[in-house]
Amino acid sequence: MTAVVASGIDWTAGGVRILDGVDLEARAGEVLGVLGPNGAGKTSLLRILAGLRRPDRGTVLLGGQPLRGAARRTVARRLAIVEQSPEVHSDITVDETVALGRTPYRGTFAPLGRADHAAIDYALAVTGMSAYRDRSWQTLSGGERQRAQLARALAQEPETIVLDEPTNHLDIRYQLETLTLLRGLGLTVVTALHDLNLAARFCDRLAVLAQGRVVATGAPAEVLTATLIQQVYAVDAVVERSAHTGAPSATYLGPSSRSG
Ligand SMILES: Nc1ncnc2c1ncn2[C@@H]1O[C@H](COP(=O)(O)OP(=O)(O)OP(=O)(O)O)[C@@H](O)[C@H]1O
Repeated sequence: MTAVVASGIDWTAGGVRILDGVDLEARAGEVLGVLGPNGAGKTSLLRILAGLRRPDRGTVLLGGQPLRGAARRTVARRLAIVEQSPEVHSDITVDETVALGRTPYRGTFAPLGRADHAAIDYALAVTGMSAYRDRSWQTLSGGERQRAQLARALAQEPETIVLDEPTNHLDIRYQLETLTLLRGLGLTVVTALHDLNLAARFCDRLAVLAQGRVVATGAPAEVLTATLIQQVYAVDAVVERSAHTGAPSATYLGPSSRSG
């Protein structure tokens, strides 16, 4: 079964067409990387996939059901999003932040139940955040905030998780741990990534956005080519298959003289 299918998505903001006829498909259980330069429309698309923004045209199906018209709570039990700079009330603790992930399962004033505590403990443990549970959000580093947000999303026990640059602010060890964790969850993962080599290594398939359009989709070895990097990023690169990981790996030579 296909988990998330976006078809013919248009979105305009400030009189500018930001997304233009975008088709995107994430199959159940796969990790789909969404790549593209700054301003290509990745965040806009992810917010539409998560139902946080309505497209002007086009549809999003989640497990075959249209997102439009679905109850927020129903969607939140199936899909969680980790945004780049989420607004968090600065007085709350990590524990309370992660507990927000349980909102779709609870009555408004109901106390946390056994299943809630188990989900929160699990989410804190797998993200390496158990030792931070009593810390105030305000005192966290950028990387710790990123991991706490991932824990909040995992506590939501979704089938699909949508992430906007989840490795932002993370040191290389946590980048590798986070992507390894995402791969191992068995969930459908749609993630924006800037690091092409990490994307090629950890994603089953890649979709590349440029100026609001999908310009390439496929397996990393099909998508990550020197020609694509030149055309989309205006950067000269050499792409080789890594002898160590087997994934395509780009070495950037410099900004291209033929600007894109
Ligand atoms: N509400 C808005 N009003 C006007 N323009 C917007 C709005 N939201 C996004 N944009 C513009 O749409 C374009 C795409 O933005 P978006 O954040 O989706 O790109 P992105 O690919 O995620 O970029 P980045 O890699 O820099 O995070 C940008 O030019 C941005 O300025």
